[in-house]
Amino acid sequence: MIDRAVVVGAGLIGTSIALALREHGVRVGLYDPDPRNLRLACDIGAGEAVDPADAGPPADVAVVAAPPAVVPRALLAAQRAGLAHVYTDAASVKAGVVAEAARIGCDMASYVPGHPMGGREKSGPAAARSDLFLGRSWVLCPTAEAGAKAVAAVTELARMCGGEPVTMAPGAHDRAVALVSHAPHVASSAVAARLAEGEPAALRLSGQGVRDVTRIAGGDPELWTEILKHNPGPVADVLEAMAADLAGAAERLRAEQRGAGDGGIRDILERGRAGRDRIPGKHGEPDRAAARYTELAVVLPDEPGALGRLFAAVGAAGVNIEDVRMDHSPGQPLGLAQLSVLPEAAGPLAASLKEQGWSVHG
Ligand SMILES: NC(=O)C1=CN([C@@H]2O[C@H](COP(=O)(O)OP(=O)(O)OC[C@H]3O[C@@H](n4cnc5c(N)ncnc54)[C@H](O)[C@@H]3O)[C@@H](O)[C@H]2O)C=CC1
Ligand SMILES: O=C(O)C(=O)Cc1ccc(O)cc1
Repeated sequence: MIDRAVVVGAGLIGTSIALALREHGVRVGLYDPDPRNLRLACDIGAGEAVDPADAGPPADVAVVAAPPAVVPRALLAAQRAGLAHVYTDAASVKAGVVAEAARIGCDMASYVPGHPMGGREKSGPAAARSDLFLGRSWVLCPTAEAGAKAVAAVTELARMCGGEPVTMAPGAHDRAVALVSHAPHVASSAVAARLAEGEPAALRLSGQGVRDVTRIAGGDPELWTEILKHNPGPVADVLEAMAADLAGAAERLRAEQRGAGDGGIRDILERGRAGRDRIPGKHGEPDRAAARYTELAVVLPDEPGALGRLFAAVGAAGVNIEDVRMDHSPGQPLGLAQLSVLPEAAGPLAASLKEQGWSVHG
């Protein structure tokens, strides 16, 4: 049973873990060397600030949710301060972090390396959410020295956050995330980097497709430089294969341009669709985080105060907005506000908004 936890690093991931644990009544202590992040995380209810030098009796588990390069030292400091009986981390790369932790003398019996596969392109506690890990894999990479009780506690922590624990060796983890996370991040950046040179007239045509493909390129370049530096070989392997596909596609299009094409460009499109179909969850299983709520799409005129009027109309209907997302093309006269509400509130809210003159869908 986890009653008390300490989170070291109150950024996006640490604060999200803390918020998820708080929902289970866990008492959470927070530490971050950045006082603004620490204060914000405390203010949004993620836990109470602790001083590692004077933290009292050990908590059940401590999570080091700091950037990969500082994880081994932060872990060692946390262990020396006796913050907890069991330790884990959240770094996106595992082999180098685990090797460095062992090299500098961390206690590997109480440390179970971890990586929650939920995240977003924003940093810091302001972007944290308690449902960030709901339905996501949560990789555990216990070393041979890890104690059974430590593995059980970290497994429980992952489950309490809504994650699905998966055990892997560090090297296998790093190769897997190169394919599904790290190389896709670089590819997204490469697409987005083209946009940096695009004409404003072209960028105005941006729709949801280019937003989907470039969303993760919005991630923090400092954090991602560290992640990629810790996983260079496996990421380069995937990028080289991607580069070969892109070069092949460009060659085929040049042939079309010369009038000598054979429609071979279809090959990458077919293989791309087949690859995408292999992503679990693309066959109709609902996204568990999204499935908590029902979404209503409301047409919104692109004019000052429109969103404020919509929120006031939802307030007048007595409904709480759980989440909101804007689907909108710049320069277009209308956008769509996607309101997430509790399923039982969706019907009455749709009726009330329609009565108040809003165009509601879904
Ligand atoms: N961003 C994402 O979507 C995901 C990130 N991760 C991993 O989680 C970890 C944290 O990433 P984010 O929360 O996104 O970054 P973030 O930038 O939002 O938060 C990192 C926090 O660590 C703090 N920090 C820096 N040095 C520290 C130290 N020596 N001791 C304690 N805290 C320190 C920073 O002040 C900051 O508050 C990273 O290792 C990252 O690889 C894992 C899954 C998803
Ligand atoms: O933004 C998203 O959708 C992500 O999946 C983010 C992410 C970033 C880094 C990780 O190590 C794991 C997940």
